[in-house]
Amino acid sequence: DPRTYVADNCEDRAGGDQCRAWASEGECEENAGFMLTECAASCSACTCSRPNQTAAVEVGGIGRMFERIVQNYPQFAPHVVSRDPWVLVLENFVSPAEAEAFNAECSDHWQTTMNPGQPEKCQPKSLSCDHHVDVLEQLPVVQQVKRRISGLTMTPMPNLEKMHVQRYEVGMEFTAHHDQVGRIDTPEGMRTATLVMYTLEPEEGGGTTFKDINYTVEARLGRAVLFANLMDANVSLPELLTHHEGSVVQRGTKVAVSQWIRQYDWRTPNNRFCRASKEAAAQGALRSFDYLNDYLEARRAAGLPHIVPLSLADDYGRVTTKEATGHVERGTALLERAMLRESILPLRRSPSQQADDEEEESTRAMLLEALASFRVALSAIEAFPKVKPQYSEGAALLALGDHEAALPALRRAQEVEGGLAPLCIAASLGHELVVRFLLREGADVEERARGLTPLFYASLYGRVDVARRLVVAGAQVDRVSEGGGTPLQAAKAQKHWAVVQLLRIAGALG
Ligand SMILES: O=C(O)CCC(=O)C(=O)O
Ligand SMILES: [Fe+2]
Repeated sequence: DPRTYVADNCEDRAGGDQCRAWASEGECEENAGFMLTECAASCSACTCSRPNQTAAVEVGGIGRMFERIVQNYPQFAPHVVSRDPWVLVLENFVSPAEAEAFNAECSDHWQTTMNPGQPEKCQPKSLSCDHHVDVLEQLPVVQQVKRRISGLTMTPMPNLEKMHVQRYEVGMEFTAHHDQVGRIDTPEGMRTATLVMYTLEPEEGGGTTFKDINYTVEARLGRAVLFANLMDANVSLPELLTHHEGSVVQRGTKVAVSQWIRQYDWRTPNNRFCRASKEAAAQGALRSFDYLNDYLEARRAAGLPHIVPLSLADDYGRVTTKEATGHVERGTALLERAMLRESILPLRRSPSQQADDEEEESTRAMLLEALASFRVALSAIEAFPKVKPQYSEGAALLALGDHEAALPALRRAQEVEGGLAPLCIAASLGHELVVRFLLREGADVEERARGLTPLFYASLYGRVDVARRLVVAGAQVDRVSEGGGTPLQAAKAQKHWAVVQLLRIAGALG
């Protein structure tokens, strides 16, 4: 039952008897901060229920909500940027006095934040007022703006999350992401829409860019942009075409206030430190990528034009690779190029112009394959925490199957001190085709990377086809790697039995 969510390992950390006693004395309410984490079970904080059973929007409700705003709010001069997906700009949504109230209230409370998935060393960041958010929420002026949003979207007040205020100085940005962090199986459900208001206008740059619809909302004082986070045709899926980014501020300072809106009451479970919701959000971490298949299916089922959410690749690249340096952009660019090469990009066509089903099907299959390979490449890159950007480029090319381009890229990488031999990278990643290609190009079958042979890598990662290829090419099965033992030992340790068998047949001892 999605209305009740039970947390795993939820217990009375402070001890059952003690917790029950405190709970019976009303401490769960009196001393919630301590009790709801230390005596979660006795305070019934392990089971979170949905206090309000009515979803803010049903199927078709997203479109109806936006159309109603366009009709009923001429005072905000609504400008429809896009209907698929829904993106709507509203002028003078916050008054200059309200805007100033946000800025002034946060003025002593700015804290550095990092972009999603980006480590300290990566510069791009903004300043947020998050740790001051509870005080902010209580301000009459903030309540007033929230009520306006509640009325505008016809969403109950408790469904509105706490407001998120962010300041961007020159050079700062909010990199590509999707706002859908919710899950359908939590009490608060998914995020239906986001409203971003600009309370301080930069002199240049800093707009909110929606790449998939090729549109930037300039950050004008008082202006707001409202966009859908759920698919109108299937409100249990995110609207993947609203990936967006807060573009780099070129001159001046920008302050943006985000209001994320939920399907159900967010405030109650959140005030109760609803552990289950947090848990689901933490492990759930369903990324936009995880919905791609279902999203494309749902578009097809709803008779919508076949459009691929390309900026999802930026998002995915950033949140998964721990070292968000140039290689992510490079990987994304490569992915896009590969898609272009396969004619996957020019998809924004009217239904009548659309290719026939068969062609569309194969286009889609190719895209998914390209994206899947990209994903494989990224996880492979992640598997080498110390891998340098140069290798990532090569790895991405390998994964994309661009063997011709991969070779020079990998050779370049190898020139860098401590470079990994291309054959070792390909062997680790299990790219049998690339291994064949490299061997044909004269790669040394024993060339080591970090003291380990290509066959050792293939064995370690259980790449049986690659291992077979290397053995056929003359790799010595019993070569001892520096500090790593033999390929057979590696395969055994990792329980890659098919590789173990292959190596034994090839004469490996042990
Ligand atoms: O600052 C912006 O333009 C966008 C902010 C945003 O995307 C967010 O807060 O989720
Ligand atoms: Fe956002």
